[in-house]
Amino acid sequence: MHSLSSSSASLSSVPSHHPRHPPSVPLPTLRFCGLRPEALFPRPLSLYSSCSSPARRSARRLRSTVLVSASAGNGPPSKFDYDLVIIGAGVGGHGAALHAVEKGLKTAIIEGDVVGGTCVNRGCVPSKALLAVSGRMRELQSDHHLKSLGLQVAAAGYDRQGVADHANNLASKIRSNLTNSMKALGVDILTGVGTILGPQKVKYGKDNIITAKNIIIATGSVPFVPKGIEVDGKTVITSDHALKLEFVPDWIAIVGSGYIGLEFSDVYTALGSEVTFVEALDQLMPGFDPEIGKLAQRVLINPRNIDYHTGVFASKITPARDGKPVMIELIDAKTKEPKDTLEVDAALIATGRAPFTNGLGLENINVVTQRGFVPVDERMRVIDADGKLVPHVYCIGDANGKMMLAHAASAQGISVVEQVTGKDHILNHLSIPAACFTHPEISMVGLTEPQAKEKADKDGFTISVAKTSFKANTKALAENEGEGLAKMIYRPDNGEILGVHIFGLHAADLIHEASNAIALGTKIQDIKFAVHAHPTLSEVLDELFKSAKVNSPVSSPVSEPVGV
Ligand SMILES: Cc1cc2nc3c(=O)[nH]c(=O)nc-3n(C[C@H](O)[C@H](O)[C@H](O)COP(=O)(O)OP(=O)(O)OC[C@H]3O[C@@H](n4cnc5c(N)ncnc54)[C@H](O)[C@@H]3O)c2cc1C
Ligand SMILES: NC(=O)c1ccc[n+]([C@@H]2O[C@H](COP(=O)([O-])OP(=O)(O)OC[C@H]3O[C@@H](n4cnc5c(N)ncnc54)[C@H](O)[C@@H]3O)[C@@H](O)[C@H]2O)c1
Repeated sequence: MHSLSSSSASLSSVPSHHPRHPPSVPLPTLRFCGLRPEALFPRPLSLYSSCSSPARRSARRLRSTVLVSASAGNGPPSKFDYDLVIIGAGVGGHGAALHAVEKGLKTAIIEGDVVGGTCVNRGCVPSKALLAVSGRMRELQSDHHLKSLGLQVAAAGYDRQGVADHANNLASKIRSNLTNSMKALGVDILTGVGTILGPQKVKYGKDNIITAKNIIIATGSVPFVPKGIEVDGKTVITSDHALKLEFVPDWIAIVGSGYIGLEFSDVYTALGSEVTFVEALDQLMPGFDPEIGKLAQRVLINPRNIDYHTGVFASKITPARDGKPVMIELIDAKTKEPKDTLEVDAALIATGRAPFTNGLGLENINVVTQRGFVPVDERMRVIDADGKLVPHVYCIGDANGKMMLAHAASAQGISVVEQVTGKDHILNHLSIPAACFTHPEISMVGLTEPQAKEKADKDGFTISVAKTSFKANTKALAENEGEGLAKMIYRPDNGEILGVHIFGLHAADLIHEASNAIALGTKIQDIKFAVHAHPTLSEVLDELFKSAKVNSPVSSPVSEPVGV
């Protein structure tokens, strides 16, 4: 058991990181086309739990038809091995595969490493397991919070290996749910690195060649490490290493204060580390709405064991060796003049992610990446070096760089499947929510206030801003969690929601009422009449909609006198 003041495990015991893509082993194809696959596989959970829904059951029925006709939908038998081949079995590929079988497509997914990709194995899933621990540690450590609820708890402590196991076990569980959900629906999981050989032809593993009517590239991303930074996987690490929680340093520098930096600062400080942020831009959390960023800094940074350097680049980082600590050389981000040198126990490099397209064979379809990303249009259709669309090839998820989020990757995959099955579909990225799972959480959808102002100036309309505080919400106060703000940027002339930003308890769950409203084109003058249960946190959004001043009438009857 580690108490917070106890020393961390010895650094020398930390094993080095495994290569991302081990040489492909010609494993047998995992194929499952039996009649009742659900009898053999446990019901998948959570994000990947749709296997036994009515829609999925009908997909399974459809699948048996497809095996006979070997073609999409009701068309003639296909001359291709598959209607759809997806390269990369991360969440993007998984989302596309499930939707494809539901639409009756004969589908294969090729994976060169482990099913689940970044999100399941090295991203969302294990990081949220660590954040679940940090949230509880924070509560147990907060005397003030506990006293105000009338609670008394002895000193909190943790077992580092136990915490690490929780993250690892969760990743394994979700990985197997994800694999089983695809197998149960009859998606062929092909093992090996996938390479596009030419139009509608893909190789996987050593020399297995298959043809496909359509191909989706879903090869994801890897940590981006700037030049001059030496990652040893022990004292200078990326999120891939940090998620294993092989040690908890006394003092860690986090380079980059975006999503990864911020979430790990929540984890490390809850587990007793001191954190120093190094951020190239002039403010911390530069991607967030500035007002939310300021509040987040007041709550998530200032009162914690965190200091920071902004406007500086980490130009050189040397791992700890020969008894010397990790050395970080800082230069002014604008002048490039040397600024400072930090000596710390460890450094986490959280400076963004780079698309992964190695070995994909893009040259065989005349595609040149842009800053590593696969160029696509608004329908995720791949664009070649001459600016033309490559027929039948799409790219979704982190590899196209449109929005590096798990659910965005999956939504893009679903959108592509809609298109290849004959329904035009363009995904509105401004309706896709995002969340940072700190304590409390930050969530957002649509434009920030400066972005909305810029758009309003360009397009000639005005914007207004509505705000509500968690301090006025009964449920938040009952939980003693009144620190929070919801903010909406909107058009007062027609009630269009342009952006919503929330900082506070369960912000990540609360954002969906706003993101769904944007996706469905619901106007404020209509949604403000929707009824929210009392007392719930969702009343924060209810208040937000009600406080907006819209000069436009209700667009349709909101409640029908049915059954009264
Ligand atoms: C620490 C961390 C926390 C995160 N937390 C969140 C979060 O809370 N919420 C959220 O929405 N997003 C989160 N993300 C981002 C999210 O993980 C990614 O946006 C998402 O995983 C992208 O999915 P993808 O399918 O595009 O790619 P990936 O998940 O990266 O999957 C790509 C797959 O393709 C395989 N592959 C690559 N090349 C080939 C090839 N040639 N042949 C065969 N297979 C290949 C890879 O092995 C991999 O399995 C987080 C990321 C990190 C790093
Ligand atoms: N909860 C979530 O949804 C979640 C969690 C983690 C990661 N992600 C995804 O993963 C991606 C990567 O996350 P991230 O936090 O690494 O990237 P990010 O783009 O969110 O933040 C990177 C930060 O590093 C700074 N930076 C870059 N180079 C630097 C240098 N040399 N010195 C100092 N600062 C530098 C940038 O200014 C920026 O603020 C994100 O795009 C995000 O979408 C999402």
